[in-house]
Parts: sequence; C-alpha cells; structure tokens
Amino acid sequence: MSEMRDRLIIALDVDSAAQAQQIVQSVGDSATTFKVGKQLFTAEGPQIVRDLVASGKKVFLDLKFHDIPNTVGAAIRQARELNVSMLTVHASGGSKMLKAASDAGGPVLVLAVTVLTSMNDADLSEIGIAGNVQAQVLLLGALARANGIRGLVASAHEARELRRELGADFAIVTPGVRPAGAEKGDQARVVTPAAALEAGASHIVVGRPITEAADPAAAAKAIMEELEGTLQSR
Ligand SMILES: O=c1ccn([C@@H]2O[C@H](COP(=O)(O)O)[C@@H](O)[C@H]2O)c(=O)[nH]1
Repeated sequence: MSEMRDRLIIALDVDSAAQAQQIVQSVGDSATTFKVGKQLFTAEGPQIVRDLVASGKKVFLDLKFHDIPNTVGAAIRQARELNVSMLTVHASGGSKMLKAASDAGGPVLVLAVTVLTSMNDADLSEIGIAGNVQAQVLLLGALARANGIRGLVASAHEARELRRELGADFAIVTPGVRPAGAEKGDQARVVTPAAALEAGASHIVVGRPITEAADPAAAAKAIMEELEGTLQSR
C-alpha cells in the first residue's frame, strides 16, 4: 500500500485554475493527489491537468466516461497523453465498454464507478434497478474485474464486502467522506475518513469539507491525522 498521503485525494471542484492552485498551495504536503472533475475541466480544459502534473502532483481525472466502447477507448488514450494517474468510467457502460477502457488504460489506473454515492435504494428503483445499492455495487464490481479493471469507485458502505470479494490488491476509492459533524450536502452514503479506512477503502476522496473550509490546509491536515491515527490504532 502506498504511503498515507497518497490515500487522501482532494477533489478540486472549483470554477477556475486560480482557485484550484490556491487550494493545492494551501494544502501543501498533506496530499499528493488532486481530482480534476467535470466542473474544473469544463472551465479550464486539459491545461489545468498539465499544470498540476508539471508541478509534481498526481492527477485523478474524474470525467466518468460513459459512451460506446470505441469512444471511451479513444478518450482514455487522450487522457494517457496528459499523464494522469487515475481516471474514471461508469461501470454501467457494460462489459464491452469496460474491456475497451481497461485495454486503453495502460499505466493509468482505470476506476469503474459503481453506484454514485449520492444515490440510495429509492434512486436506483427510479431508474429501473430493482436490487439494492449493495447488490448493484457488487454486481458492477464483479463485471468490472472480469473485464480487466483494477479499481472501483464506491462508497465505504460497500467497501468491506468489495474488499472480501475483490482481494487486497484492488483499488477501492471512496467519495462520500465526511469528518464527524460535517454537512452531507447531496451525498447519501456517507462515512468518516477513519470509518472508510476501517472498511477497506484504499483511497478516500474529499471535496467540500476541504475546499469550502475557512482553512483548507487545516481541514486537510485534520483528515490526514485522522487517517494516520486509524492505522496506528490497528
Ligand atoms: O460516486 C461518486 C463518484 C464521484 N464523486 C465525486 O467525488 C467528489 C466528492 O465531493 P464532496 O464535496 O466531498 O462531496 C465530487 O467531485 C464528486 O464528483 C462522488 O461524490 N461520488
């Protein structure tokens, strides 16, 4: 397992490169990996990724590709040119899309998003999925693994079972992480940083609790200390 600092991923969900770089600077050494998602990428394009990589940061490109296999494979080959470390596709794109994604990924860790952490059982039912979230996550996790994918995005609620099913080497990246007492916002399946690690997450993704904090550096440091405390108490 990588060092603890590599396990905290900070979501740079802001409107501009300047705001993103300010957060990166203020967080300093508390994190090595920063997530560029739809908001920042749409505002700034690939240059923000190039700039972060050039400054020595690891970038998780979270654009959640979900399209026909040829298009997803081609998009991933472009992402490789940006030297990102991780990227996402939707597992619900199906086996052919997942295979195209894993074939195209090369050294990039391709993560399959199972069920968004903002969704609950009722949300799944609304889109025609009869099973509960846990069952759907496990089904999509198995489908992803069968098609060469080496990591998933899921909530920590499912992490223990996923870890049992998928083994120690699989990456389980968990958003929906909230320090005790923090606002859930639109997230449905939420746990604390410590509970996510306990459940078997390899990485946690934290956005608003850091980016909207009065002091992002202190917020990131507190989360790091919670993670380190969890490992020491094992
Ligand atoms: O299932 C998912 C997949 C991705 N995300 C992303 O993670 C961050 C979480 O941000 P918070 O502010 O900590 O809620 C955000 O960028 C999402 O796009 C997710 O939340 N759930």
